[in-house]
Amino acid sequence: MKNAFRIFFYNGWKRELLIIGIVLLTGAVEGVGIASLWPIVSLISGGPAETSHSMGNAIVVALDAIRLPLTVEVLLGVIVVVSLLRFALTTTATIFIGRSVANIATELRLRLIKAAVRARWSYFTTQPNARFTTAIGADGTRGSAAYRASGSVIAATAKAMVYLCMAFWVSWQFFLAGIAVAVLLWLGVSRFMKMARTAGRGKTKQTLALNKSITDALTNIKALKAMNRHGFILQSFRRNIESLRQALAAETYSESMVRAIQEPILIVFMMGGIYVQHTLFGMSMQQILGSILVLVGLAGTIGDVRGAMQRVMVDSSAFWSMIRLIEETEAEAEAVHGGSEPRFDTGVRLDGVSFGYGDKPILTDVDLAVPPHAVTTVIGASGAGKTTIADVLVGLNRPDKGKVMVGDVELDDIDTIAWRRQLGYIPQETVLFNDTIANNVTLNDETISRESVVAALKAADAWDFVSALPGGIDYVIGVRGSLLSGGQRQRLSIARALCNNPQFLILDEATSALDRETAVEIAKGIRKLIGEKTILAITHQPIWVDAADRVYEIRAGVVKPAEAMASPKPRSA
Ligand SMILES: Nc1ncnc2c1ncn2[C@@H]1O[C@H](COP(=O)(O)OP(=O)(O)OP(=O)(O)O)[C@@H](O)[C@H]1O
Repeated sequence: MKNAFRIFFYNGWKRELLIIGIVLLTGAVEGVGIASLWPIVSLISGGPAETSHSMGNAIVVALDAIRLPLTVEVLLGVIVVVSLLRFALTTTATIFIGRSVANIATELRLRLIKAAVRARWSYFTTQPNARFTTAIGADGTRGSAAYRASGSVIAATAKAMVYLCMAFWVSWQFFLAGIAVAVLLWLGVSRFMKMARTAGRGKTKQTLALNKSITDALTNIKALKAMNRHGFILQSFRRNIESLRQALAAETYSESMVRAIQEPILIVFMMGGIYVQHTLFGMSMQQILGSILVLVGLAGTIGDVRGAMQRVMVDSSAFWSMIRLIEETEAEAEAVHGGSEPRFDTGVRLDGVSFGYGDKPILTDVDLAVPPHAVTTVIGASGAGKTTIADVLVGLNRPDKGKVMVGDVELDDIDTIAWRRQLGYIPQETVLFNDTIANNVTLNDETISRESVVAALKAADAWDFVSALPGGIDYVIGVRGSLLSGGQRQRLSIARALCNNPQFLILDEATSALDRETAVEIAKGIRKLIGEKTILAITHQPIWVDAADRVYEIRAGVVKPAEAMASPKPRSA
């Protein structure tokens, strides 16, 4: 119950309280309908409208006060009006609940997407993508189902309270009988409730595990197929799917049992109630009928509470899993510093920068200057820390010690958004979308014209192959660009970095997948841009040493001008 409250009021309380108010009113209106039955039964059996029953008499008094005649027709009319009113109230509550359910699903998804966009980059290096896709997809849908079920739990509980009040109005013995029905129904299904909760948790865990495996497998499908290793993956899928099957079976079983168990309990109580009222208390059939109606209504609403509670048990783990991920991702928000505009007049520098991943030092006291309008190249062995230098310059990693200077201003004092808008960054791994060439180059930035796309493709030496494709820049390049060659993908990545006319261009092994001639052409093309741009190339390739105005080498975390290192200059290819 506490869980249902926490979920229902998670996003606010105003609309939620209104819904509960409407449900309480619906219960009261239902009570008027039930109370009207007493005088009707009395009139039909030839007696007066006034009954020995206080609930029935309340209707008689109310009708008298508004000067309506106490006839069967009027009383039947009251019941019709009451059910219309009940219909109107139920519809209103349903509309409110529907809107709240849609709102919560949308708000949580948007909150997660916003948090993910704002999170610092290093957070994603430890997070499987499937955590986000599962949260946005399955958990979002199940979370909103949990919210809806929580609303039903609270609404049905409120209605059960109204019925208990009615039971008390009938008699205190009857009230106690009502409580006994509630307790029995509660206890009768508690085992299945626990089963529902375990099944729900299993479903949440296994859905995520399955999504993780399938995402990883599909990302690596080429290598898996080429070496015939997909058999192992199938095995692990089978285990996940079997666990998911067991969770789903337990969920369905518990759901059916929660429903089924109500009926025998209710029948036993109704029959027992009729017997006790008739034989021990000598109540008339009219009184017995009225009491039974209240009891049936009470048992029905308690059944509704348990049914909805069962759904909360099944789906709440998905709701809380999504909330946990949102809060965790929000806590990882990237610190956005400063408001100064970046200026490149005196280039970009690392001043005494040290950086490590955890306890592992990567850069030690690094001084490195990237002068304006020149090509600076950083070379070094694999794993030496070249990409780490680029990540520190971009601000994806913050130095543990020392400063990143953009012109004369520290990077921490510069508007991060403005800084990154000035960057053209070609990462080592080309990441392309299953979309058109144009959208891959512009990254869906509609302010970039088609002419600029073509110009960027030409500068990246990609226009020849793009113009030969069906549809040209509107050609869809397949999943992760799989319809293109590795070198073609790399050239699109270069065009992407060039198309928004960046001031500072960072190339991280940008031409590693290209043949020497093409790479040389691109290096020459990029050198032509130095009149307007500052360029940093990180590479194993000697062509970038040849194209550079300044070369640094990194070794064991220490960065020095290449000629100062006691190693031979890399041989030109
Ligand atoms: N996110 C990370 N968390 C922990 N360690 C990392 C992370 N990224 C890189 N490393 C480690 O930091 C070291 C430097 O990595 P970096 O990518 O900067 O090397 P690199 O010189 O660019 O190598 P390569 O030429 O092979 O691309 C490596 O030992 C790598 O294992």
